Amino acid sequence: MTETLRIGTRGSALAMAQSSTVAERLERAGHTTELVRVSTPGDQSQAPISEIGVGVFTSALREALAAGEVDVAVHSYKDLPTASDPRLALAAVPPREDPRDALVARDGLTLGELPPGSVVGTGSPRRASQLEALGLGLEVRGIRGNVDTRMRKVTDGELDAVVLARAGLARVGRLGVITESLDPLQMLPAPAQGALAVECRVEDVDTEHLLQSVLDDEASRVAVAAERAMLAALEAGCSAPVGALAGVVEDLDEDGRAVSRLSMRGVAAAEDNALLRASATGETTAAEQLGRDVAAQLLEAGAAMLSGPGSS
Ligand SMILES: NCc1[nH]cc(CCC(=O)O)c1CC(=O)O
Repeated sequence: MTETLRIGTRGSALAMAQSSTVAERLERAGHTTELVRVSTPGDQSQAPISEIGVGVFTSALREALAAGEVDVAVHSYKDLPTASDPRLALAAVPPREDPRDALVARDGLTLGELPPGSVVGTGSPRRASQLEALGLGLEVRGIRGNVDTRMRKVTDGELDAVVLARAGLARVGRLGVITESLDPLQMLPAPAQGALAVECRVEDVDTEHLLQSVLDDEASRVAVAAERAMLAALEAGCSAPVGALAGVVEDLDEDGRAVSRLSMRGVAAAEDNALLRASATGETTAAEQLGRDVAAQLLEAGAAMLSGPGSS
C-alpha cells in the first residue's frame, strides 16, 4: 500500500466536491490523501449523453486507476456502466445522499403548480417519460450541461423548470434553489442515484480494506446493489427509461421479531412508452436477487428491452 492515497477525480464542481468529501473522511481517519485531476472526454463534449455513451465520464478515471496513476477513484455510482471492470474492486459505497430528483422551477413553483404547456428541461429519458406520465401537459425539452448551465436556462426564462438530482445540488451546496423534491412515487430516481462508488485496483487489497472500513455504509451498499442488479437484468444501460429505489426497512419476522428487510420499487417503459411499475421486499443478504425479481416482473409486464448508451 502507498503512503499517500492518490484520489483520482474529474475536474467538475460536482466531482471535486465528491472526491473532497471522500478525502476529508480518509484524512480524519488518519490517512494522507492527494487529489489528482483526470480529464475525461465527457467534460469537453456538449453532445447529448444518449449519443456519447454513459461510460464517458468514468472510463478515463478507471484507466488512470488501472494504470497506477492514482490509487482510488470516486465516481457518481449511477454514471458507472453495469458491467464490472475485472481490474478494479468496488471498495466502498459511502452513506448515500437523499436519492430523489428535484425540481428547480421559476417563481418557486412546484410540479403541480406549473401551468399546462410549461417547458421542463431534462436530458434524461427516465425523467422525461415519468414527467409525461404525470399527465400535467408539460412540454419536456432535452438539455445538457453542468448544474449552473441548466439552472441559468430557468433564470433566463428559456425554460420554466429543470429536473436535477437532489444529491448533485446538495454536494455543491445549492439545495436552496430546489422548489420541490419529487416524491419517488411520481419520479423514481436512477438506479444508484445519490450514491458514490469508491474503487481501487483489485490486487491492492490493503487499500480495499482501508477504504471499506473507513467509508463503506452497509445499508447504502445493499440498496444500490439491488437497484443496479435490476438495471443489469433489464439490460438497459442507462438510456432506457429505468428508475429504481431500494431501502432497508424494519419489518417483523414470523415470530413477530424485528428484522431488517430490503424493499424496492422499479419503473420501466413498455414498447408503447406506457410506464410499468413493480415492487418487492426481500432479505438484505439477497439484494441482487431482489433486483432481478423486480426486473423479471417488469419484463413479464412487457418492459421494452432498450439497450444502448445513455444517461440516467
Ligand atoms: N447524470 C449526471 C449526474 N451524475 C451524477 C449526478 C449527481 C447526483 C448523483 O450522484 O446521483 C448527476 C447530475 C444529475 O443527474 O442531475
